[in-house]
Amino acid sequence: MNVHTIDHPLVKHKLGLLRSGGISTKHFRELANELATLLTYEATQGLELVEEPAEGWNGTPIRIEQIKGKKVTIVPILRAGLGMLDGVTTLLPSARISVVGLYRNEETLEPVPYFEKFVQDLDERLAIVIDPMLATGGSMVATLDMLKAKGCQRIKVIVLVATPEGIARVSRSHPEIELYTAAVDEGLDSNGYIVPGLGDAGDKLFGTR
Ligand SMILES: O=P(O)(O)OC[C@H]1O[C@H](OP(=O)(O)OP(=O)(O)O)[C@H](O)[C@@H]1O
Ligand SMILES: O=c1cc[nH]c(=O)[nH]1
Ligand SMILES: [Mg+2]
Repeated sequence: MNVHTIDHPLVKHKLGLLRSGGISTKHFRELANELATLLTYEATQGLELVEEPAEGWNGTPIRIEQIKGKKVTIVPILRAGLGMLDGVTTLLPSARISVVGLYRNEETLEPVPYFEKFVQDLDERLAIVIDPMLATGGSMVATLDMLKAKGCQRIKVIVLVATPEGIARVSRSHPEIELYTAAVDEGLDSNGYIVPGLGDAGDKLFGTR
């Protein structure tokens, strides 16, 4: 798997603030969305363009470049992925949204699926999966399995923090995936939380701590 760790100063600065203990829900939400926008800019770097005819400001015919084809579906993994959605749609305001609901069983750390709703024509779209945390990788592998079962062929993943363990697990099952992350952290603690990490991103975004 190709891992793009975005080391832009704005990303590092905002991620540093996001890690701070005692951060408010409001600030966590703002920073998660701002980071999502910055990572989306990087993840969309390779999108294919086509030239189209248009009329310029003075009525002259001109050629403009536009993103090609059926474009993109954004795939937030519930709940925490919703905390990045506004940040992604800031740059991709017309993208269709597919939703996957998964939670991690706190004992086994395995993902438990509870919802899915995909847009049409998945085989013609680039899917951008969003979730703040790639911990054991179980939730991401389950999501990628679901997308591929529906015919999706092109998938990118944006997370805020990843672990070496999670990257290894996704790489084993889905080696062709392009992953964009603000950081690759040290690893997992004995409860499966990322260290240094962010804590429970879903709880912080939804105020359920
Ligand atoms: O890589 P994994 O070990 O699978 O862990 C990562 C998953 O855990 C978190 O979700 P959680 O299960 O806490 O659900 P929530 O978003 O509803 O809080 C996170 O948002 C990921 O989806
Ligand atoms: O550190 C972690 C691991 C899984 N899910 C989270 O929200 N945080
Ligand atoms: Mg959670």
